[in-house]
Amino acid sequence: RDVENMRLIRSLVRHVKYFLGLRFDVSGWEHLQTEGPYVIISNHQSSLDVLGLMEILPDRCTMIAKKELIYAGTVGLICWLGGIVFINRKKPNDARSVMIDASKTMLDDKIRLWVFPEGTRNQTGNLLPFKKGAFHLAVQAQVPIIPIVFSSYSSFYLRKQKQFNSGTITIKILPKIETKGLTSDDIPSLIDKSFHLMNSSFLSISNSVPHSNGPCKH
Ligand SMILES: CCCCCCCC/C=C\CCCCCCCC(=O)SCCNC(=O)CCNC(=O)[C@H](O)C(C)(C)COP(=O)(O)OP(=O)(O)OC[C@H]1O[C@@H](n2cnc3c(N)ncnc32)[C@H](O)[C@@H]1OP(=O)(O)O
Ligand SMILES: CCCCCCCCCCCCCC(=O)OC[C@@H](O)COP(=O)(O)O
Repeated sequence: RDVENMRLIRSLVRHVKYFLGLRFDVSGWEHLQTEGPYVIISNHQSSLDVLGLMEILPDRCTMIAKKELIYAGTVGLICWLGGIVFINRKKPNDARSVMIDASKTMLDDKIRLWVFPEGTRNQTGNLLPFKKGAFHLAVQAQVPIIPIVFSSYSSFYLRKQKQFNSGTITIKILPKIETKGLTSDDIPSLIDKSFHLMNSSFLSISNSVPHSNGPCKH
Protein backbone atom coordinates (compact mmCIF):
# COMPACT_ATOMS: atom_id res chain seq x y z
CA ARG A 1 0.00 0.00 0.00
CA ASP A 2 1.88 3.03 -1.25
CA VAL A 3 1.02 6.11 -3.30
CA GLU A 4 3.94 5.24 -5.59
CA ASN A 5 1.86 2.28 -6.86
CA MET A 6 -0.34 4.85 -8.60
CA ARG A 7 2.35 5.17 -11.30
CA LEU A 8 1.78 1.59 -12.41
CA ILE A 9 -2.02 1.79 -11.99
CA ARG A 10 -2.03 4.98 -14.06
CA SER A 11 -0.04 3.46 -16.89
CA LEU A 12 -2.31 0.39 -17.01
CA VAL A 13 -5.62 2.27 -16.85
CA ARG A 14 -4.48 4.66 -19.61
CA HIS A 15 -4.96 1.84 -22.12
CA VAL A 16 -8.66 1.36 -21.37
CA LYS A 17 -9.71 4.40 -23.46
CA TYR A 18 -8.73 2.64 -26.68
CA PHE A 19 -11.18 -0.22 -26.01
CA LEU A 20 -13.99 2.22 -25.33
CA GLY A 21 -13.23 4.55 -28.26
CA LEU A 22 -12.74 7.57 -26.01
CA ARG A 23 -10.40 10.50 -26.58
CA PHE A 24 -9.27 13.14 -24.16
CA ASP A 25 -8.66 16.75 -24.99
CA VAL A 26 -6.77 18.31 -22.07
CA SER A 27 -6.04 21.98 -21.49
CA GLY A 28 -4.26 23.76 -18.64
CA TRP A 29 -1.42 21.25 -18.05
CA GLU A 30 0.70 24.13 -16.79
CA HIS A 31 -1.54 24.52 -13.74
CA LEU A 32 -0.45 21.08 -12.51
CA GLN A 33 3.20 22.16 -12.53
CA THR A 34 3.00 23.11 -8.87
CA GLU A 35 5.62 21.88 -6.41
CA GLY A 36 4.62 19.90 -3.33
CA PRO A 37 1.25 18.82 -2.00
CA TYR A 38 -2.09 20.19 -3.18
CA VAL A 39 -5.74 19.18 -3.26
CA ILE A 40 -7.36 18.48 -6.63
CA ILE A 41 -11.14 18.84 -6.84
CA SER A 42 -13.17 17.67 -9.82
CA ASN A 43 -16.73 16.92 -10.85
CA HIS A 44 -17.95 13.32 -10.68
CA GLN A 45 -20.26 11.89 -13.34
CA SER A 46 -19.60 8.15 -13.31
CA SER A 47 -16.93 5.50 -12.84
CA LEU A 48 -15.66 6.58 -16.27
CA ASP A 49 -14.08 9.52 -14.42
CA VAL A 50 -11.32 7.12 -13.43
CA LEU A 51 -10.12 7.15 -17.04
CA GLY A 52 -9.84 10.95 -17.21
CA LEU A 53 -8.32 11.02 -13.75
CA MET A 54 -5.58 8.58 -14.75
CA GLU A 55 -5.01 10.52 -17.98
CA ILE A 56 -3.75 13.55 -16.05
CA LEU A 57 -2.87 12.14 -12.60
CA PRO A 58 0.27 13.85 -11.25
CA ASP A 59 2.93 11.90 -9.36
CA ARG A 60 2.32 11.15 -5.68
CA CYS A 61 -1.40 11.75 -5.97
CA THR A 62 -4.09 9.47 -4.55
CA MET A 63 -7.80 9.86 -3.90
CA ILE A 64 -10.46 10.10 -1.22
CA ALA A 65 -13.15 7.49 -1.88
CA LYS A 66 -16.18 5.92 -0.23
CA LYS A 67 -15.23 2.84 1.76
CA GLU A 68 -17.62 0.58 -0.17
CA LEU A 69 -14.98 0.52 -2.93
CA ILE A 70 -12.68 -1.68 -0.81
CA TYR A 71 -15.20 -4.50 -1.26
CA ALA A 72 -15.30 -4.14 -5.05
CA GLY A 73 -13.05 -7.13 -5.76
CA THR A 74 -10.00 -6.41 -7.87
CA VAL A 75 -10.85 -2.72 -8.16
CA GLY A 76 -10.95 -2.55 -4.36
CA LEU A 77 -7.57 -4.23 -4.08
CA ILE A 78 -6.08 -1.85 -6.64
CA CYS A 79 -7.52 1.13 -4.75
CA TRP A 80 -6.06 -0.15 -1.49
CA LEU A 81 -2.63 -0.74 -3.05
CA GLY A 82 -2.71 2.80 -4.47
CA GLY A 83 -3.05 4.27 -0.98
CA ILE A 84 -6.60 5.57 -1.48
CA VAL A 85 -8.02 7.14 1.68
CA PHE A 86 -11.39 5.56 2.44
CA ILE A 87 -14.18 7.41 4.21
CA ASN A 88 -17.45 6.18 5.65
CA ARG A 89 -20.09 8.56 4.37
CA LYS A 90 -22.70 7.12 6.74
CA LYS A 91 -20.58 8.30 9.67
CA PRO A 92 -19.68 11.90 8.82
CA ASN A 93 -17.80 12.32 12.13
CA ASP A 94 -15.50 9.43 11.28
CA ALA A 95 -15.12 10.71 7.72
CA ARG A 96 -14.12 14.12 9.02
CA SER A 97 -11.51 12.73 11.38
CA VAL A 98 -10.03 10.57 8.60
CA MET A 99 -9.75 13.68 6.46
CA ILE A 100 -8.17 15.68 9.29
CA ASP A 101 -5.53 12.93 9.63
CA ALA A 102 -5.05 13.06 5.87
CA SER A 103 -4.25 16.77 6.05
CA LYS A 104 -1.24 15.87 8.22
CA THR A 105 -0.18 12.85 6.22
CA MET A 106 -0.19 14.80 2.99
CA LEU A 107 2.36 17.22 4.43
CA ASP A 108 4.49 14.57 6.17
CA ASP A 109 4.66 12.28 3.15
CA LYS A 110 4.36 14.90 0.39
CA ILE A 111 1.14 13.47 -1.01
CA ARG A 112 -1.45 15.11 -3.24
CA LEU A 113 -5.10 14.23 -2.78
CA TRP A 114 -7.92 14.13 -5.33
CA VAL A 115 -11.40 14.72 -3.91
CA PHE A 116 -14.80 14.68 -5.63
CA PRO A 117 -16.47 17.47 -3.66
CA GLU A 118 -19.95 16.66 -5.00
CA GLY A 119 -19.63 13.55 -2.81
CA THR A 120 -21.49 11.29 -5.23
CA ARG A 121 -21.89 10.61 -8.95
CA ASN A 122 -23.95 13.25 -10.71
CA GLN A 123 -25.27 13.55 -14.25
CA THR A 124 -27.87 16.27 -13.74
CA GLY A 125 -26.37 18.87 -16.06
CA ASN A 126 -25.18 21.14 -13.25
CA LEU A 127 -22.72 20.40 -10.47
CA LEU A 128 -24.19 19.39 -7.09
CA PRO A 129 -23.51 21.70 -4.13
CA PHE A 130 -20.05 20.93 -2.77
CA LYS A 131 -19.37 19.06 0.48
CA LYS A 132 -16.94 20.87 2.71
CA GLY A 133 -14.26 18.26 3.43
CA ALA A 134 -11.96 19.04 0.50
CA PHE A 135 -11.80 22.70 1.48
CA HIS A 136 -11.13 21.97 5.16
CA LEU A 137 -8.40 19.62 3.98
CA ALA A 138 -6.68 22.28 1.89
CA VAL A 139 -7.02 24.99 4.55
CA GLN A 140 -5.81 22.70 7.36
CA ALA A 141 -2.75 21.73 5.30
CA GLN A 142 -2.40 25.30 3.91
CA VAL A 143 -1.95 23.90 0.39
CA PRO A 144 -3.43 25.13 -2.90
CA ILE A 145 -6.59 23.74 -4.50
CA ILE A 146 -6.46 22.83 -8.19
CA PRO A 147 -9.94 22.64 -9.75
CA ILE A 148 -10.40 20.28 -12.71
CA VAL A 149 -13.52 19.92 -14.84
CA PHE A 150 -14.57 17.01 -17.08
CA SER A 151 -17.07 17.90 -19.81
CA SER A 152 -20.48 16.24 -19.80
CA TYR A 153 -20.61 12.61 -20.95
CA SER A 154 -24.25 12.95 -21.98
CA SER A 155 -23.50 13.24 -25.70
CA PHE A 156 -22.00 9.74 -25.88
CA TYR A 157 -23.06 7.91 -22.73
CA LEU A 158 -26.66 7.59 -21.62
CA ARG A 159 -26.82 5.26 -18.66
CA LYS A 160 -30.60 4.82 -18.55
CA GLN A 161 -30.91 4.16 -22.27
CA LYS A 162 -27.86 1.86 -22.10
CA GLN A 163 -26.21 3.76 -24.94
CA PHE A 164 -22.47 4.09 -25.28
CA ASN A 165 -20.81 5.68 -28.30
CA SER A 166 -17.26 6.73 -28.88
CA GLY A 167 -16.58 10.35 -28.04
CA THR A 168 -14.22 13.02 -26.84
CA ILE A 169 -14.01 14.20 -23.24
CA THR A 170 -12.68 17.70 -22.66
CA ILE A 171 -10.69 18.12 -19.47
CA LYS A 172 -9.97 21.62 -18.26
CA ILE A 173 -7.37 22.12 -15.54
CA LEU A 174 -8.01 25.50 -13.89
CA PRO A 175 -5.50 27.78 -12.17
CA LYS A 176 -4.73 26.91 -8.56
CA ILE A 177 -6.51 28.67 -5.72
CA GLU A 178 -4.14 29.53 -2.85
CA THR A 179 -5.21 28.88 0.75
CA LYS A 180 -2.16 30.27 2.59
CA GLY A 181 -3.34 32.36 5.53
CA LEU A 182 -6.99 31.24 5.20
CA THR A 183 -8.83 29.85 8.24
CA SER A 184 -12.03 27.86 8.64
CA ASP A 185 -13.96 31.15 8.55
CA ASP A 186 -12.95 31.57 4.92
CA ILE A 187 -14.32 28.19 3.85
CA PRO A 188 -17.81 29.31 2.72
CA SER A 189 -16.34 31.90 0.36
CA LEU A 190 -13.69 29.44 -0.85
CA ILE A 191 -16.41 26.92 -1.69
CA ASP A 192 -18.51 29.56 -3.39
CA LYS A 193 -15.64 30.71 -5.56
CA SER A 194 -14.59 27.16 -6.51
CA PHE A 195 -18.14 26.10 -7.25
CA HIS A 196 -18.88 29.00 -9.57
CA LEU A 197 -15.59 28.66 -11.41
CA MET A 198 -16.13 24.94 -11.97
CA ASN A 199 -19.81 25.07 -12.80
CA SER A 200 -19.33 27.77 -15.41
CA SER A 201 -16.35 25.91 -16.93
CA PHE A 202 -18.42 22.74 -16.95
CA LEU A 203 -21.26 24.41 -18.83
CA SER A 204 -18.95 26.07 -21.32
CA ILE A 205 -16.87 22.98 -22.22
CA SER A 206 -19.93 20.76 -22.29
CA ASN A 207 -21.70 22.89 -24.88
CA SER A 208 -18.83 23.73 -27.15
CA VAL A 209 -17.64 20.24 -28.07
CA PRO A 210 -19.10 18.22 -30.91
CA HIS A 211 -18.90 14.81 -29.27
CA SER A 212 -20.21 11.70 -30.70
CA ASN A 213 -17.90 10.30 -33.38
CA GLY A 214 -20.43 7.68 -34.38
CA PRO A 215 -21.38 4.38 -32.84
CA CYS A 216 -18.73 2.29 -31.15
CA LYS A 217 -17.89 -0.95 -32.93
CA HIS A 218 -17.59 -3.08 -29.81
C1 LIG B 1 -10.11 -2.64 -16.70
C2 LIG B 1 -10.49 -1.86 -15.48
C3 LIG B 1 -9.36 -1.53 -14.57
C4 LIG B 1 -9.85 -0.85 -13.33
C5 LIG B 1 -8.79 -0.27 -12.51
C6 LIG B 1 -9.38 0.59 -11.45
C7 LIG B 1 -8.38 1.39 -10.75
C8 LIG B 1 -9.02 2.29 -9.79
C9 LIG B 1 -8.05 3.23 -9.21
C10 LIG B 1 -8.47 4.33 -8.72
C11 LIG B 1 -9.88 4.68 -8.67
C12 LIG B 1 -10.15 5.83 -7.81
C13 LIG B 1 -11.56 6.17 -7.89
C14 LIG B 1 -11.94 7.06 -6.78
C15 LIG B 1 -13.34 7.49 -6.98
C16 LIG B 1 -13.99 7.69 -5.68
C17 LIG B 1 -15.15 8.58 -5.77
C18 LIG B 1 -15.94 8.57 -4.51
O1 LIG B 1 -15.91 7.68 -3.73
S1 LIG B 1 -16.94 9.95 -4.28
C19 LIG B 1 -17.63 9.68 -2.68
C20 LIG B 1 -16.69 9.95 -1.56
N1 LIG B 1 -16.16 11.29 -1.56
C21 LIG B 1 -16.73 12.29 -0.87
O2 LIG B 1 -17.73 12.12 -0.21
C22 LIG B 1 -16.11 13.64 -0.93
C23 LIG B 1 -15.56 13.99 0.36
N2 LIG B 1 -16.63 14.27 1.36
C24 LIG B 1 -16.56 15.31 2.14
O3 LIG B 1 -15.61 16.03 1.99
C25 LIG B 1 -17.62 15.60 3.18
O4 LIG B 1 -17.51 16.92 3.51
C26 LIG B 1 -17.54 14.74 4.48
C27 LIG B 1 -17.77 13.27 4.16
C28 LIG B 1 -16.19 14.90 5.17
C29 LIG B 1 -18.65 15.21 5.47
O5 LIG B 1 -19.83 15.25 4.79
P1 LIG B 1 -21.23 15.80 5.37
O6 LIG B 1 -22.29 15.06 4.67
O7 LIG B 1 -21.23 15.71 6.85
O8 LIG B 1 -21.39 17.31 4.90
P2 LIG B 1 -20.55 18.68 4.95
O9 LIG B 1 -21.57 19.76 4.76
O10 LIG B 1 -19.46 18.69 3.96
O11 LIG B 1 -19.93 18.81 6.42
C30 LIG B 1 -20.75 18.94 7.59
C31 LIG B 1 -20.05 19.77 8.64
O12 LIG B 1 -18.75 19.26 8.94
C32 LIG B 1 -17.73 20.26 8.74
N3 LIG B 1 -16.52 19.61 8.23
C33 LIG B 1 -16.43 18.82 7.12
N4 LIG B 1 -15.19 18.40 6.96
C34 LIG B 1 -14.46 18.91 7.98
C35 LIG B 1 -13.09 18.80 8.33
N5 LIG B 1 -12.21 18.09 7.62
N6 LIG B 1 -12.67 19.48 9.43
C36 LIG B 1 -13.54 20.20 10.16
N7 LIG B 1 -14.86 20.32 9.86
C37 LIG B 1 -15.31 19.69 8.80
C38 LIG B 1 -18.36 21.24 7.77
O13 LIG B 1 -17.81 22.52 7.83
C39 LIG B 1 -19.83 21.20 8.17
O14 LIG B 1 -20.03 22.03 9.25
P3 LIG B 1 -20.76 23.48 9.09
O15 LIG B 1 -22.02 23.23 8.33
O16 LIG B 1 -19.80 24.32 8.33
O17 LIG B 1 -20.97 23.92 10.51
C1 LIG C 1 -18.05 1.71 -18.66
C2 LIG C 1 -16.67 1.16 -18.41
C3 LIG C 1 -15.95 1.91 -17.36
C4 LIG C 1 -14.48 1.55 -17.27
C5 LIG C 1 -13.85 2.26 -16.17
C6 LIG C 1 -12.81 1.40 -15.47
C7 LIG C 1 -12.48 1.87 -14.11
C8 LIG C 1 -13.39 1.33 -13.08
C9 LIG C 1 -12.98 1.83 -11.74
C10 LIG C 1 -14.14 1.93 -10.81
C11 LIG C 1 -13.92 2.93 -9.74
C12 LIG C 1 -15.25 3.47 -9.37
C13 LIG C 1 -15.19 4.73 -8.59
C14 LIG C 1 -16.55 5.33 -8.51
O1 LIG C 1 -16.95 6.06 -9.35
O2 LIG C 1 -17.29 5.02 -7.42
C15 LIG C 1 -18.54 5.62 -7.27
C16 LIG C 1 -18.54 6.57 -6.14
O3 LIG C 1 -17.47 7.40 -6.34
C17 LIG C 1 -19.76 7.42 -5.97
O4 LIG C 1 -20.67 6.62 -5.45
P1 LIG C 1 -22.23 6.92 -5.44
O5 LIG C 1 -22.63 7.55 -6.74
O6 LIG C 1 -22.47 7.86 -4.29
O7 LIG C 1 -22.81 5.56 -5.20
